[in-house]
This record gives sequence, C-alpha cells and structure tokens, in this order.
Amino acid sequence: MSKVYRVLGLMSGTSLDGVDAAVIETDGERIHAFGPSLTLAYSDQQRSVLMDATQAALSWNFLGPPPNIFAEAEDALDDTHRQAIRELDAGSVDLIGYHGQTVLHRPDQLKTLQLGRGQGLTDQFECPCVYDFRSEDVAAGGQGAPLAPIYHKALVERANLAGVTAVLNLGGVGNVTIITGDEILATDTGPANGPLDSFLERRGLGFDIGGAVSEAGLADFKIVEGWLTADFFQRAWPKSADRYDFDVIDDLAQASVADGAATLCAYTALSASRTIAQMGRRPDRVIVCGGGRRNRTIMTMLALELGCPVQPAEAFGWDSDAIEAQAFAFLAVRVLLGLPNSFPTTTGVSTPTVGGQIAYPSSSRGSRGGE
Ligand SMILES: Nc1ncnc2c1ncn2[C@@H]1O[C@H](COP(=O)(O)OP(=O)(O)OP(=O)(O)O)[C@@H](O)[C@H]1O
Ligand SMILES: CC(=O)N[C@H]1[C@@H]2OC[C@@H](O2)[C@@H](O)[C@@H]1O[C@H](C)C(=O)O
Repeated sequence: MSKVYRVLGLMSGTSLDGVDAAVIETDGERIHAFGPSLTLAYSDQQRSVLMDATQAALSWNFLGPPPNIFAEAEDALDDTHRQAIRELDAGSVDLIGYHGQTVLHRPDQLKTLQLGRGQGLTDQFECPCVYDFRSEDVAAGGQGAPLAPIYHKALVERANLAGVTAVLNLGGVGNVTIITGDEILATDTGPANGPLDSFLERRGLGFDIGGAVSEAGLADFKIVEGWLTADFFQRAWPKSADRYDFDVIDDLAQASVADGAATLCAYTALSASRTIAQMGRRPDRVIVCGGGRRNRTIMTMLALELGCPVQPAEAFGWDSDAIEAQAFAFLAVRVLLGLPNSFPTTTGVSTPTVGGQIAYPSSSRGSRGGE
C-alpha cells in the first residue's frame, strides 16, 4: 500500500478575505481522511497591503524590478499563514502545501506570480513545504489554473458519485471541473463574487450576505449579454482568469444597489452555465463550493439556467470553505511524489505537468519524502 501523508494545505484566494487552512490524509491519489480546517481573516491593514500589492502588480506587469510593496505583502502573508497553522493546532504533519497569494496572472506572457515564502514556513515549522504550484504549467504554455480539478475528482470518487458531476467553485473568480469516470475537464468560468464585492464596496457595503441585497433587485440581462461578449468569453476553454479581468461595475453607475447586485449575480450565473454548456458534457448534478454557494440569488439563477440539481458542497458532506486548502494539501503530496497536477484538459498544457517547488528543512535538505 502506498504511504499515506498527513498534510496541511494553505490557500489565500482572490477575494483577499483571509487564509484557509486544512489538513487531509492522502497518498496523492485518494483522500483517506479529512482533518481540521479553519479560515483566518486578514486584518484591515493586511488586506489593504495585499490590495495595494495587487494594484502595484497590475502596473508592474512583470516589467522591470518588482514593486517594493511585494516584500511587505509577503510579510503579511507569511505572518497570517503562520498564525493559521498555529491556530489550526493540527499536531504534526508530514508536509505543507502553501499556495500563497496570486497578485498577477498572465499566462499569455507565460508568467504568473504567487507571493509567499515557502522556505520561511519550512524553516519555522521544520517541515517540507511545497509552493509556487503554477509557474511550471504556465511556462510550458498552460493556463496555470485551475489546479483544484484533480482534487475535485478525488472528492467525487470518495463520494461514489456516478454519471457526470460538475464541481463549480465560486470564489472571487469561478472555475468548474466536470468529472465523468476518469475524464476531467476543467476551466475558469469567469467572474464569481469579485465584481459583486467591488460594486458593493463602492456603495459603502460589505458582501451580499446570503444574497439578501441582490434578491431584492431585478437583473438587467441586456447589460449582462453585453458583458458576455468580452474576449474572455470568446476564447476556447480551458482558460484562466485574473480577478481584475471583469472590470464592469462602471456600467452600473445608474443602477440601484439591489438591481446592480442582481445584475452581477446574473453575470456570474450565466458565465458559469454557458461555460458548462460549451464543455459538451451534460451534468447530472452541479455541486457548488466557494463563498458564492451562500448567495441564494446566484444559486437560484444557476438552477434555472442549468436544468439539473444544483447543490452546495455541504449536501455531500464536504467542508466547502476548506476545499481549496485541502486541494493544495493534496497537490503538495502529488508534487512530492512526482505525480501531475495539470493536464491538457484542465489547463491546456501540452503534457501532464507536476509543477511546484519543494523547500526542505536544512537538517534534511535534498532528501525526497516520497520514497
Ligand atoms: N454568507 C455569504 N453570503 C454570500 N456571499 C458570501 C458569503 N460569504 C462569502 N461570500 C462571498 O464569497 C467570497 C469569498 O469566497 P471564497 O472564499 O470562496 O473566495 P476565494 O477563495 O478568496 O476566491 P478564489 O476561489 O477566486 O481564489 C466573498 O468575497 C463573498 O463575496
Ligand atoms: C491564478 C490563480 O490564482 N487562479 C485562481 C483564482 O481563484 C479561482 C480561479 O481563479 C482559479 O481557477 C484559481 O484557483 C483555484 C484554487 C485553482 O487553481 O483551482
């Protein structure tokens, strides 16, 4: 039997709300057990540094020396991730998977950047750490995202789901994996909560909790159809998106808060459902994870568009807020074992690709834990 690792995954997503941390036990093929998980919110100050780093990254665009603010952002990221590990109180683990924070993603330039220092976590916790999961795929011509699909497949297998299952993640950006037996098709779908969060922030409000704001509004589908003509939606899948690719909220300057929010929910639901339709497999069920599953307006619109059951991940016993962190735990073991994490049908890379770098504690540097 192959070795089962106890591994801790860490994810800081595009919505910059905080760090998700989760432990799983896995051999890199199957999930043997789920461990504890938590989300640790960034302080307002940390969030503002991360926002500034993201804005600075957009202007920098990989040209010239990196902006100074990246070092400050990495300090904030490393501190919060360390605190998340301590608060998780997971006992000893064999490995850490540290996704870091994407500040710029430009697969067309063969570049992507996740801030966060893997070696720092290794040195502090004296545990090997896998980081920089996306660069190798992007350098090889892949989209570098989504990477969670191979983990979504493991979740679907563990739940014994037959037929065609779509796992739709609605974070800041959306992505979907369609699993049919051993086949995995995946892509980013477009905007999820990112534009909705930005719109409500501009109006001085926080998240659309439960979908209460958007539920009271009327979506303007004409505006949405216009947005859906953007380049991203014309490109063939698999494709990946940057959080700031969907900068549409100026078009809602005249809309009421409720109507604007409803229109942005329709943007999310229509971009996801049309992408799924383009992928050529009719799902028997769509399982929704990520913060967007809590938005009733988005969930109702998705069910209307997709014509199959649309359920939150909790309905299958999955810890929805932990799935991305669990995924990077699973992917870390696969990197250690040299198993591929991206595929032609998930990132468009020409051959299955492992990716990731491994930091080892100085006492054991150079030895691989996979043997
Ligand atoms: N109770 C809630 N009701 C409605 N929406 C919510 C709720 N909680 C969170 N959200 C939305 O979900 C978003 C966060 O989702 P999530 O944590 O899945 O994103 P992320 O992991 O940062 O992003 P990504 O998957 O793109 O990297 C928030 O920005 C918010 O818009
Ligand atoms: C470049 C990058 O960080 N992309 C993220 C982002 O957040 C959601 C979507 O865009 C996605 O596909 C990807 O993350 C998930 C976890 C993934 O790689 O599967």
